[in-house]
Amino acid sequence: MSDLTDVTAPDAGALAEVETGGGPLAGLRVLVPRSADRAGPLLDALRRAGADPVAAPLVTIARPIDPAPMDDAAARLAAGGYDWVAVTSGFTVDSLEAAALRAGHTLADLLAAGRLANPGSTRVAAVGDATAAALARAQVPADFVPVALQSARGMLAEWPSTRLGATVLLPQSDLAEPTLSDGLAARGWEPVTVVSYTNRPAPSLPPELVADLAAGRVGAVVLTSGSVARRLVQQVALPATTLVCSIGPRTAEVAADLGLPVGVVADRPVPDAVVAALVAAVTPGQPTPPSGTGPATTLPAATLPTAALPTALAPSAPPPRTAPPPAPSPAPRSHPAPEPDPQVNPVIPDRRNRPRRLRTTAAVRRMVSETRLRPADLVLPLFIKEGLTAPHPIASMPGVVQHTRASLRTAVEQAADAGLAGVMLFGVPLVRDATGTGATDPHGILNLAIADAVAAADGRLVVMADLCLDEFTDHGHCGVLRPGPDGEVVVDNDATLDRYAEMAVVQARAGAHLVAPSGMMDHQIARVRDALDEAGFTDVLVLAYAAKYASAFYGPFRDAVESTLEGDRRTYQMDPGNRREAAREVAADVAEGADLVMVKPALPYLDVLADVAATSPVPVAAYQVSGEYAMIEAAAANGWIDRRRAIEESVLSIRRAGAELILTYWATELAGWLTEPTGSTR
Ligand SMILES: NCc1[nH]cc(CCC(=O)O)c1CC(=O)O
Repeated sequence: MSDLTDVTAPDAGALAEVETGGGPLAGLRVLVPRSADRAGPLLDALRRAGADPVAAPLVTIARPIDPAPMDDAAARLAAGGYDWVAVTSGFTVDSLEAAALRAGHTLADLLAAGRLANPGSTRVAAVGDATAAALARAQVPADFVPVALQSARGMLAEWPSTRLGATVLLPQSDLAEPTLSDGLAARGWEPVTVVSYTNRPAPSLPPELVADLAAGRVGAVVLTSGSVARRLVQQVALPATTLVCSIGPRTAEVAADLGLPVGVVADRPVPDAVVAALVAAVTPGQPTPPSGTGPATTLPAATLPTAALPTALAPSAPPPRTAPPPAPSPAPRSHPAPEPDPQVNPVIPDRRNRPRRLRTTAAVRRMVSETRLRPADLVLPLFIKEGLTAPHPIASMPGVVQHTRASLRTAVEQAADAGLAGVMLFGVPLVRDATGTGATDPHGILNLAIADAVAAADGRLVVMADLCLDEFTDHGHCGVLRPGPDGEVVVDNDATLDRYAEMAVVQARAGAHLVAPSGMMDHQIARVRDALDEAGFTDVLVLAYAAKYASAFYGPFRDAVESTLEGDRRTYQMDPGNRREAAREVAADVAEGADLVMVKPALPYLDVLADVAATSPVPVAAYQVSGEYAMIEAAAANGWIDRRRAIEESVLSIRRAGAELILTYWATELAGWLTEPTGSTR
């Protein structure tokens, strides 16, 4: 699959520049398994290095026997029917272009039509730089190209974040291995494979070439795919002295399985990397380059065919290569050279490529940091308890208190001074009943606190109110109850919606800028939106707790609100194992008019958060909940972790996963660190 198909563009002009004679590969005869018209750039690169390449095709590439599947794929592409198209070779670019032309378009127009029909769809992935270049020649920019390893495996390793159920068109060779398609499917994508070209054994190699290969008169052989390796071993038994160069690790594995030991693997499937690999392998005395600095992987010394060099020379090759000097005795090693692990990417990257350069100083790190946090990304949750005369500490949340009305105003002012986006208010009433009457009492504690907070904020931040009944009901559930068929207790979805609708209007009348339904009732967003609109509060925002899981991490919060809940909330909050379901909840809430959606808890659900962030059309919030807070505080109090660094890293990670807004009990303190002149958080 990682195939020099990637270098097929014939580039006739370059031939003129070619020197022969000198160069690091002087005199080395190299079999290039391609017809001369398909191998142009590799032949040129080899000649420039002094080699004497011999082009002979081992497989021929042909159109698919049945063009209909490609035509169907093209039609669906034009309709925006694929989220991605993954292009794994230059041949596939040709095949896509041909299918587009059969439909009367260029490939670029076809893809543009797809994106227009379905915004966000029809993104293009290329397996490597050369395929991306082939796409670019067709006026198609690649949206994604793997960096580390340019092969099916590398593509999979770096494939953009998972989106459940999203489709990927995979036009590929009839012999393509299922690596990419299986790997994408395992990650929740829907790959659609279509044969874009076929690989057929080429006619036998000319007898003279077979004789030269068998006698070791061809010093090196380039393998561009597993099928090339297979066809080669069918026709000739290479002597152990012939240097076999693979364009990628997967082809090397196939060759090894065929009994063809590969001496060197190019770090990229492009001509320059093949030449660099050959140079590294034939340069006398050059030991296996230390990890991270070599241009290519040279395999263990025993298989390095440096001894083969004299026979590698064509007898007439000018100028004759002198025998290599004896290799310097290797430095004593304390450990034997490690065996290459076939499971591990054996590529040693180019020595010019040093990622650590971007980490050398704090100033450089700051310059290139990908994730930045601002106070305006943070929301502070606050608890207000009815009848308190002094703030009351919450044992399981050290540093967090239940506020009095006065201390709440101060906390809101501090939050505004710190530049926070907002505060989220939770009320703790003195009296609770079956339907949570306190929630809809204009003089209930939460509604009084909303008015206080709005006054204290003075327009400098968004005052948000938790819209849920659990703090107000005597049973502690988020809704009202009815008996079920077997006498069990059921949280009544639709009766609860009536309560939420009323509560939303009361909160809006108290001045809330935003209400946040957190009860996970079906249709709660639609109902709340309609109630607000009917009461004239069309500008009050709705933040939907869209993907809220039935989590053990809410434990300390239940202390904070003195929850009376017995049992659990598993009939309305989500099952922690469910990821796909989050997409459904988010889609429903967005359709019902949510202005923002939330994932909760945060750190244990970063995968869900990343999914939602990748697809949500509205801003995404995440709630770093009480248990997440308590864990870090407890570990820090024991001296087990660095409190500030753990706080910064945890919130930064939530931001990195895609949250635009983060609810965290550390919001004010963290905002202070963020605005320190030399703050350690980037
Ligand atoms: N009103 C429900 C609500 N809103 C926020 C939290 C938890 C927040 C936290 O744990 O920090 C809860 C508790 C629950 O669903 O059981």
